[in-house]
Amino acid sequence: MKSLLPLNTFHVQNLQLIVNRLHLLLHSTALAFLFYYRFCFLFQLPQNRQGYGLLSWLLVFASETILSFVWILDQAFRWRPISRSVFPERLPEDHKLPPIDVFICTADPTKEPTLDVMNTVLSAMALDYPPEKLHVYLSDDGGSPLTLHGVREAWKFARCWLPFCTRYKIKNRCPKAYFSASEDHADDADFARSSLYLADKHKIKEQYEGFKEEIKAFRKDRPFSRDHPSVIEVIQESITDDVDNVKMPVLVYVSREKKASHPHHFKAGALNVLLRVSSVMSNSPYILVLDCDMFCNDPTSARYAMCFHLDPKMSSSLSFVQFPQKFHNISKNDIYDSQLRSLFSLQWQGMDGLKGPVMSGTGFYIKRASLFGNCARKGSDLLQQKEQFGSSNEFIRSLDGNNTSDLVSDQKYAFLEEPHFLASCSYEIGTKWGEEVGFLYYSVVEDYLTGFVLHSDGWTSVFCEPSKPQFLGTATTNLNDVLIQGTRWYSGLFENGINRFCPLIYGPTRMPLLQCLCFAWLTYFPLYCLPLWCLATVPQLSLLNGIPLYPKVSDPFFIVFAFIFLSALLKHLQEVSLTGGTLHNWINEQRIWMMKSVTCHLYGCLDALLKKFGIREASFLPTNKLENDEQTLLYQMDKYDFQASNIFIAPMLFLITVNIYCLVGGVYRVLLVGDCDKMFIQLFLAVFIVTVNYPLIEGILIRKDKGSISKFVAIPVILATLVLLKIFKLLGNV
Ligand SMILES: O=c1ccn([C@@H]2O[C@H](COP(=O)(O)OP(=O)(O)O[C@H]3O[C@H](CO)[C@@H](O)[C@H](O)[C@H]3O)[C@@H](O)[C@H]2O)c(=O)[nH]1
Ligand SMILES: [Mn+2]
Repeated sequence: MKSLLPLNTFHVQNLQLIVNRLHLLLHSTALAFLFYYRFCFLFQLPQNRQGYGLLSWLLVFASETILSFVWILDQAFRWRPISRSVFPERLPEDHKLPPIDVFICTADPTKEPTLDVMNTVLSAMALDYPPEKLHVYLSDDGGSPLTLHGVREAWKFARCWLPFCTRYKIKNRCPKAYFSASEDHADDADFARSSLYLADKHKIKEQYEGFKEEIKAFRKDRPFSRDHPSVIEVIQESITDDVDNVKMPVLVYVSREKKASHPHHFKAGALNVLLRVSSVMSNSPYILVLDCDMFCNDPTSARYAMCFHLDPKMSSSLSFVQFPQKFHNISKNDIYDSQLRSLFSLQWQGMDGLKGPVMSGTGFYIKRASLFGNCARKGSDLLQQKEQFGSSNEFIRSLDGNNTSDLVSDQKYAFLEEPHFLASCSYEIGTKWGEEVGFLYYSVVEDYLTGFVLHSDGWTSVFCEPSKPQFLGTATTNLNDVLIQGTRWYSGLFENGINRFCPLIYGPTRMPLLQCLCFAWLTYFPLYCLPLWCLATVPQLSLLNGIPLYPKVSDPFFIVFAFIFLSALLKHLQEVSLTGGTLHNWINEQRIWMMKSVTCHLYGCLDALLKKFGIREASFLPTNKLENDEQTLLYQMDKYDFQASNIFIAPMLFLITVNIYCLVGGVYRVLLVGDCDKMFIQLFLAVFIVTVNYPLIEGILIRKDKGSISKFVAIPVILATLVLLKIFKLLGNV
């Protein structure tokens, strides 16, 4: 009877659906009135428009148009949100489960501490899945001896760690997280009182300390380089005193060959090498991809994912099961919205109700065959296949999925040439790797693009969000890192809106319209930089010069503007509270949205444009995963860390100065002239911006700590802004 019960179910979030659609109706009606108002004005006789600055007016209207465009795209996520449940106890017996390969990527041991990377490796090896069906591959783009040493040591430690986890059914199988959890951790409650357990725990803790020391003591590392040969090692060691006779997953270290003269395509390139190397080793039909800092926080994810992949109703079109990215270092008020709350909860649930969420780089179980797209069709001739996949016969033979070699008993691949050939940097030349095969290279957000093209080819995905996070990563928690990472993401996303994969052109014939709008939102929301820059300057400068851009308070259309403003804010508040956020989170998200929009959204868009015209090269600066105590403390105390690069701080200072100056000047003028009615919205806008960005003012004037804004930056920027404003005022009077 077991097999007749469904492995998973879903339900539409009906209440949320109604709220969303009602809001959609009201808000879009209001927007229609706004456009009506603007058009009427535009088609008025020129003499009636006198006293209104046409250019400023057009800029504000353009901003409203862009904001509305992005808003409309965003509504697709809200059309049909769903939630899913899984029943892993209904899965077939262990020996019938399909094998899984785990891919973990690391690039630079100075930014990605080896011990943490190894913790991720260990947590993946300890997944609750038959160990003989689990193969863990670590890609080391740095080609670092330290990482190789770390993997060998991790394997040794795993020989005790894995049996310990299974014996006591430990739920938290990332050693670092397990040992740092408080003593009364519920995980081991059943055993907590047993003295045997406590003794074992003590012993394993000592072994972990030893393992840590081994990594710390290693001093042979060389500086990060872009030139190194391929190194592939199947980590094995014969230890005989093994009490539990525990089976171990295979662990493979892969450092692909790199040459400065060959593009290596960052993470996508690394994943493609793993795809090839693993295909001649274990060739598992499913692959779990993890970033080096995303440890498995709960060992059940593999079985959860199989509840979808093995569901006969969905499996034929299902490409991947995406788990949300969650982070272990988020503070209560999360001042930088480091958890990307809206994305990884609401928006992915929304896409799940359509054709499935976007691939999010890490924490997804993907069907290997889907990455070879239509190219892997059986029966196509060898020559053609070599043009697609490169010249390895063994790789091409692996495509039909039958040649899994048993790695453990058969060590041949540890010494043979094929994996090295597949990991060489010239292998892909003249093939379709990165263009049609594997993870795609056209963008630094390889995850978004690969997912988009999979969806375009008719594949689907599902979003699996159990209440206990299955994976936990390290979020960026200081302003500089947040903005650098944002610049890379938004550049990568926006470039997909202006290349041949533009969702609004490439998508509509290939996927349902709503799904297409979701992808379009993801590529175009960096455009927020335009309206936010504009609305933080133009209305304020016009206020200073007494030029109205909005309806008077007594005008009925005033209500339209007020409604749109309030409805947007309240809907956001409703969503924050729906996902368990507080009033604080709401304000913080508004603030960081403004800060990001005027900095990294702008730089991201510019970067994408420069890349498009060949002026800049693509780059991928891995984010820092080192904990800096001072910075962490500031984040935990909800204090912005303004010790960020000047290119981020200067625009923010510029805008806050403009707003304060124009507000003061505007109030003075309004008092003098008495036209508050006409200028109300502009006054309000300046007040709103200054209030929301109060921490900037605090950072300049009040704070004295490490994270405050340096006077050497603040004074020149503020002075330059004041000079510009003076010039502007003089010009305005001409
Ligand atoms: O040349 C490179 C650069 C990066 N990485 C690895 O890629 C992963 C992600 O890099 P990270 O610096 O952590 O970037 P994030 O911005 O935090 O990553 C997010 O955004 C990326 C796309 O920009 C996705 O690939 C990631 O999965 C997603 O978590 C890490 O494991 C890196 O080691 C490589 O293997 N090779
Ligand atoms: Mn990361």
